[in-house]
This record gives sequence, structure tokens and C-alpha cells, in this order.
Amino acid sequence: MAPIEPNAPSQKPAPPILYSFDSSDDLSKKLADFVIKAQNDAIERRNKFTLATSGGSLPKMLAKYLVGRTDNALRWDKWEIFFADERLVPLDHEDSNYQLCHQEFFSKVPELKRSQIHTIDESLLDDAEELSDAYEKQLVQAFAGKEAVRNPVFDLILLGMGPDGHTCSLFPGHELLTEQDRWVAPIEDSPKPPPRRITFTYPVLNHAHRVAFVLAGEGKQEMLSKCLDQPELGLPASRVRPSPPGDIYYFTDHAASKTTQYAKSEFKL
Ligand SMILES: O=C(O)[C@H](O)[C@@H](O)[C@H](O)[C@H](O)COP(=O)(O)O
Repeated sequence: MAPIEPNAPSQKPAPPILYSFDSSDDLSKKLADFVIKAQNDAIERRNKFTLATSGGSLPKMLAKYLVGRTDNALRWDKWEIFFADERLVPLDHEDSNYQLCHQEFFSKVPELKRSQIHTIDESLLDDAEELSDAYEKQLVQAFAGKEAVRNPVFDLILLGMGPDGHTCSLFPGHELLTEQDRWVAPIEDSPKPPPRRITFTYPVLNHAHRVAFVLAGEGKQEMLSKCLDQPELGLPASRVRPSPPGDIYYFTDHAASKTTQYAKSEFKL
């Protein structure tokens, strides 16, 4: 009998799980617990932890309770970090998501080696297609090795959401919303500056073990409600629905989740 593909999209995606915390500080604390649980599960399964992150307000909230811990909960040597989206600028540019993550997070973790952080190839900045393909190759190496796999299965992907409902660099109405083949794609007409970027596509987002949106503050209310209460609108963020056994989580504070009618779940690991 042919082996069952672990990420064959045969079942319906699980409904989103919404957590709401008193404050963004509390959110950061629980997010750290969640990341550590994902790390431990991943190490037990495959002896490494693959994480992808975005830019925006996320890196700061992520770092808050992960750096400077004294409980030995973090196994930094097992981490392999990717960017769910990146801007096509040099890595030391203020618009670079790598630079932001470096300032807020990586530079505070001396145990993390540079080789564990997968950045874009700066020598290819002039050619978005080539740069995107080269970044995809880094995913292929990390997830497929010598075997062919249909899709990479990240242990955890952390995402933000913009005021237009975009996530990664997947914007409303853009042709990349229907991309089915590439794992990483270039975009040169991003409505949010800077215009030239690369982004993970849905085939990557929707095959992860866990994807979590991290949303704090009143400014997220409207889009959170639209995503959870009106998925039929098809906003880019609400299209992130990992195939079983993957799960999608929304980590919010009460300010962000004030208006959604969607049922909140009790946070447990
Ligand atoms: O490269 C980007 O444009 C960001 O990664 C973007 O996708 C971000 O996650 C959202 O715009 C939310 O940003 P905030 O968290 O700052 O609101």
C-alpha cells in the first residue's frame, strides 16, 4: 500500500483557535509558553525546530519572554529560522525584516548562530525572481534534503496582519493569492512600501503544523472581526487554514478581540 502523505489535504482544516489575554504583556508571556511547547514537540519528533516569522510588531512581542530566561527551556541549538516575508533591501537596511528581528530578538540570544537564520541572498537583490528561487532552495534543503517533498511542514509560523487584511506579503486582490506551485514568490508591486519583496505562499502556510497570528491593540479589531466572523470575505489572512493535522491560532489581547463574535478558547498547552 502506498504510504499516506503526511500533508495530503484530504480533510477539512480545523477551525481557528482564538485566545484573548488581558494585555499585550500577558499575550507575550503566553506566546513564549506556546513557542516553547512547539519547540519541544518538534525536537521530540525530528530533533530540530523550524520556525518562520514576519516583521511588524511581532518580533518585539515574541522576544519579550523568550530572551534572558534562566529556566533552560530554550534549546537554541535546535532552531532553524526563516522569514515568512522579506523586503528586497540589504540586510542592514531599516526596512529589512531580518534587521528588525536581529535588533529585537536574535542579537539578544548569543546562543543563536548566524547559520541558523536563513536570510535572503543580498547579491541577488536586483533580480527578484532569482532571489525568490534561491530562498525557496533554502527551504528545499531544510525540508526535503535528498528526498522530494510536496510541501515544507514548518513546526511553527508566526504572522502579523495588516489593516487591509494582508499577511506575509499576500495582499487583497493580488494574483499571488492563487499561487499553488511556488513555495516562495516575488512581489514587485506591494501596495505597502517597500514595493519589492518575497513572500511565503499558501502552499507553505497551509501545510505547517502550527500557524499563529499575533495581534495586539485596538487597531487590529476590525480586521480580526472580519477574518473570524466573515471568512467568506476571503481576506488574505483568513485564507490561512492549515490542512490537518495543522492548526491555526490567533493570539490577541482584549483590545484587539473586543468586537469579534468568534468564540474564545481557554489557553492551555
Ligand atoms: O513585511 C511586512 O509588511 C510585515 O511582515 C507585515 O506583514 C506585518 O506583519 C503586518 O503588516 C502587521 O504589522 P504590525 O504588526 O506592525 O501591525
